[in-house]
Amino acid sequence: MSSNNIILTKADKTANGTIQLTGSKSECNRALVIEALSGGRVKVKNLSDAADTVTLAGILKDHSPSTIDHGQSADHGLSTIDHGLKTVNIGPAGTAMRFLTAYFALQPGEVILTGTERMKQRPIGILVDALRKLGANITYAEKDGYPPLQISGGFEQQTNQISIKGDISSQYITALLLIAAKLPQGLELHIEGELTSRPYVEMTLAMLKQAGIQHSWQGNVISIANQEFSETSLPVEPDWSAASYWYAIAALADEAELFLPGLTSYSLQGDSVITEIMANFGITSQFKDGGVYLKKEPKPIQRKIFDMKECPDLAQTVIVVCAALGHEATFTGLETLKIKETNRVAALQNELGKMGVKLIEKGLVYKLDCSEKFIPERIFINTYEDHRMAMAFAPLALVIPQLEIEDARVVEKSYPAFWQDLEKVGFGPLTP
Ligand SMILES: O=C(O)C1=C[C@@H](OP(=O)(O)O)[C@@H](O)[C@H](O)C1
Ligand SMILES: C=C(OP(=O)(O)O)C(=O)O
Repeated sequence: MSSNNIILTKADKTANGTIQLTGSKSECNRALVIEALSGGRVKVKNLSDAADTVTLAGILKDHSPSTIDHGQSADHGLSTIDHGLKTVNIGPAGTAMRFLTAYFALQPGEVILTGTERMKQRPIGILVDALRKLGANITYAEKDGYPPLQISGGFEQQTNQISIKGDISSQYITALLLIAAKLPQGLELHIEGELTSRPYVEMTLAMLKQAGIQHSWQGNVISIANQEFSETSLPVEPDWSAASYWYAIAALADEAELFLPGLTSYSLQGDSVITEIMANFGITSQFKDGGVYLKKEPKPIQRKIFDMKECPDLAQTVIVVCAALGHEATFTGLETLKIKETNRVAALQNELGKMGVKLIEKGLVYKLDCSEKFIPERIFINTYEDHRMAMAFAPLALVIPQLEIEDARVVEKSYPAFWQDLEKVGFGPLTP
């Protein structure tokens, strides 16, 4: 047993309290890139302490045309010089990898952009091809189609017409949209095929609009002309993906009353759909006093099909809740899970297997089979360097007497205070 693991127990099956969540990492990471591109005209408000955001803020501070200081700790320490070339390491942050690829393509100077071993397995060829078509100078430092990338920034724009596949990751599209207004000819982006994670593209466009950048979106074409950012601030909402773990806790508790300040019924984050999903599990969401009150009002679960295509980061949360409740639902829209922090489908299958639950893949449809489900006295959950594996399985402490979770620090990627927040509502002991 490693000292980085955490043992979770919950003496009673209640969850009551107020939890102040950190800012949305998706909103922050967009806001930071917008701020840097705007030359400081746009200012971010309420920066998240998610490690992915802290890393990105540090890198942009070092590589921004203007001086931006968020007072973040300088321990990002992620830029090193190797053979006269600057290497920028973004760790496990997918959005930072994709957004910075476009950002560095635009900025003068040469960098190697890299990340964790897992990041080197997460595809980026679709974005690199699109940027190369625009005129960018990007080469693969190791394997074609994957980080690390060698980027020679600053280019003469060859075209404003780009076609891009929409079904692998919306982050490629966001990366291009973020730099579009700075391109001399602007950008006309043709999205080919289905668009996955659509709310994240909507979030990008909404935030650009707040920063003064207009767009049009007709059919599958998004256009942004060359234009200036306005002088304004971008406030960041608390993170709805983080809120999902509190909904899961409420769903597995016998009694729950939780208040999450700062979350409102109108959100740029698609993951706010967790309120609708969890209504099926008897969790009511009442928006008042500048936040949301969750309350458990038990009722039979009716919904049998969940499509996660627009909210992939909620998939683990919802699947674990269904498994714990023995609710044999069907899931679609899980395709992109295989290229995230880990292969999340395989990780779920392994860990749910420890309580006899199967997640059966049948083409694009996944069926949860709880026919052999059992509740062990004790369970050890592997987390595969994936923050969402740790946080999605943590609520199981309400049904399994001793839950040990591998590598507690993994949550820092998006929600560093997760374990302390659990302690506030009576989970314990939090050390092995
Ligand atoms: O743009 C974003 O902020 C994100 C988009 C989604 O990725 P995909 O578009 O790759 O599904 C999501 O899973 C990720 O956590 C954050
Ligand atoms: C997929 C995620 O992040 P990213 O792609 O930014 O690494 C996530 O936070 O679940």
